[in-house]
Amino acid sequence: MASNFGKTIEVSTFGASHGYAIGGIVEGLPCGHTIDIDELKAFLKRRAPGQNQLTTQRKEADVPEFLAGIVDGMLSGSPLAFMIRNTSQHSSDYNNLRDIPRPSHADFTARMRYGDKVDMRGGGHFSARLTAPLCVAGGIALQLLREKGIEIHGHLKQVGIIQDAPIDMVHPAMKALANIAAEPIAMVDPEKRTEVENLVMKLKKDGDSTGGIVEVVATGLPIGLGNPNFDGIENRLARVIFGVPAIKGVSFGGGFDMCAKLGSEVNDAFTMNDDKITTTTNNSGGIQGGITNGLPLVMQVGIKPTPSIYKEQHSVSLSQKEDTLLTIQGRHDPCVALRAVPVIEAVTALVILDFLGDIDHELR
Ligand SMILES: Cc1cc2nc3c(=O)[nH]c(=O)nc-3n(C[C@H](O)[C@H](O)[C@H](O)COP(=O)(O)O)c2cc1C
Ligand SMILES: C=C(O[C@@H]1CC(C(=O)O)=C[C@@H](OP(=O)(O)O)[C@H]1O)C(=O)O
Repeated sequence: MASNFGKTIEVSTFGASHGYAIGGIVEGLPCGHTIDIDELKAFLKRRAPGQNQLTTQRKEADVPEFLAGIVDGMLSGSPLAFMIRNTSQHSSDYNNLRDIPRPSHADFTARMRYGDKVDMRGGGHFSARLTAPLCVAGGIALQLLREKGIEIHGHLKQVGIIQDAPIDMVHPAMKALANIAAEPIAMVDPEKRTEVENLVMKLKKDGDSTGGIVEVVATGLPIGLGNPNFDGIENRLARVIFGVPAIKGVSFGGGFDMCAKLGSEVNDAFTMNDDKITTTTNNSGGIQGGITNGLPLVMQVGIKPTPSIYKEQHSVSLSQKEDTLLTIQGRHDPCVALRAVPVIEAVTALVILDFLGDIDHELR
């Protein structure tokens, strides 16, 4: 189960949801940068399970223990290694799933791929628990990028059919996005936050789940970052984003909405702004030909409804080879999109930092 990505910033994650610990190794980080550990902890708290009634009730502190690569809060240049202990596993909740796979989780495919001995308690290595190490690495990347004038913020564009206020893709209100980061429902429109809260509480009561769309914006990117064809900004972002569980789609700028429109409606016209070349619209999401054009990078990530729902579902017994009904236990998110916002920010930061390493010798 290889779990790594990155060329100049190489990230790997390890562990399982109900194992002793999860963690990660990050190679290629620059030497001598001080990391604000309190800020990193606050970032991790945005993703951590059990923070409020709207998420899984499994409570984990998610405080990383740094084993190497950081001395007195400063990156030492050697590989960064860290772990997060698991403290609240209820593994017996998963006993019946050894024989009866949950619809739309990885129970069935993991067994077909790795056999009966695979550890799928809590989703094992496939679990979203593995997004905690991604947030440790990405939280550090976000701080390093900010030193270079690059800001990355996300929001919940949609939960179920409830949509947040649209963002301006040319001049995004980054402060407004930063201000909602600590909200349990990261929407700019407070009325929509209330609607989502009511929806999620109802789903929780009904034992059901829903999906959503996370939208992330990155500003301050230099023009000319990326590559054509198979190694562009979209390519590397998509590869890593699809490593986050429950992601079913990635789009950029005008995305799929653009596909039914005319070129004359959606082409981003060039214009001079003082001595800078810019565009009047940003349907390209800041990327053309796999390369940044200096406009904000805007990306939407489609997230499916949580597969583990408490309603009775149809499945099969793997041992008996017959249809059966399944009722699950465990502590699950009624809508995983709520906790996915910092994860997508983290992954975006890691991929951008990786690209900066192509042109920035300090990062090599
Ligand atoms: C932040 C986050 C939290 C998640 N929480 C749960 C959960 O509580 N229960 C669950 O069944 N799936 C949860 N998932 C999704 C599953 O891990 C995922 O659907 C499963 O591993 C199968 O992978 P796939 O959906 O990418 O095919 C979560 C995903 C994310 C990103
Ligand atoms: C523990 C986390 O989320 C877990 C992600 C998850 C899944 O299937 O992805 C299933 C649940 O696991 P368990 O039933 O073992 O509690 C969530 O709680 C976390 O995000 O840290």
